Amino acid sequence: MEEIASNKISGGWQKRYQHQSEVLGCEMVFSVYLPPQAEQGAVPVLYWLSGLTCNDQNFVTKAGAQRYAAEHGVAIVAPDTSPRGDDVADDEAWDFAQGAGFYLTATQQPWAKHYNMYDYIVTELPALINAMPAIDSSRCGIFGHSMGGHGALTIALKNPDNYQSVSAFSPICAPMQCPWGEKALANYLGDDRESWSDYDACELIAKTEQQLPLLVDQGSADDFLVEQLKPELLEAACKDRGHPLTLRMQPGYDHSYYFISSFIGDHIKHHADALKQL
Ligand SMILES: N[C@@H](CCC(=O)N[C@@H](CS)C(=O)NCC(=O)O)C(=O)O
Repeated sequence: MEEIASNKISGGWQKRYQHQSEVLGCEMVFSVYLPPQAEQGAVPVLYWLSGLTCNDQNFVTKAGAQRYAAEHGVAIVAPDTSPRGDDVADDEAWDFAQGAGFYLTATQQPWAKHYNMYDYIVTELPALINAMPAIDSSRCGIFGHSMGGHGALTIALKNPDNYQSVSAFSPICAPMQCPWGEKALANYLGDDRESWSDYDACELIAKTEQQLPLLVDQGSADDFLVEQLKPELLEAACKDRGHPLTLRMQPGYDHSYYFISSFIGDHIKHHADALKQL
């Protein structure tokens, strides 16, 4: 793993690394913010999963998260959203393939060779991060936006022992019931819809035993709200199971990082408060 950038911000360091990923079979780049407290001892770590078309830089440059991470003394890891490179299968569409890995393990060709973002986020990347002396691997949260909100919710629901806090901005709440999700799941996993349910937050809520409280923010003026995101389905699934959910509809906000930067401080506090108690 090679450090390719390091910039001081809010008293800490915004770093960027490049490495050869075993599970993705390609070279990957990710970013890590280390708050000033990391110089004194190990700090909790949050994983941020971005949405369609993003790499690690959208969050790092637009969310304004560093000042809140510095305030609360948490590190934030921002990975890319798919495997990358000329050898990796791709598609012309902006909502599928490179930039749109959907945080799953593809089973269908040609995608199965490289598209294994689930294992990258849950296993390979944490192994690299936890080897850093600045990181307290026992205190870990996960959050994300849109496709990354779907990733954060599904990964946390499936791995409650690995993540002690979770939140999402404008998540794709029910990928089995929206065009972005149906396209990705059919291509990556094939026609058997039963296999899709392992990557659908609403389906997972119905099965999970441990009830990690969910914080979700959603802009009311988000162009993708009605057709793609469907927070009402997550609300219904949580209500059915008595799963704790704080769903905040934020009037006038759209799908962009202007929205995320407006509430990122609340999310980082939500995670820091949960992780401090451990
Ligand atoms: N036209 C947009 C549509 C996709 C979109 O809104 N992507 C969201 C995630 S689903 C995003 O974070 N885009 C990158 C950015 O705003 O920096 C784009 O190409 O970025």
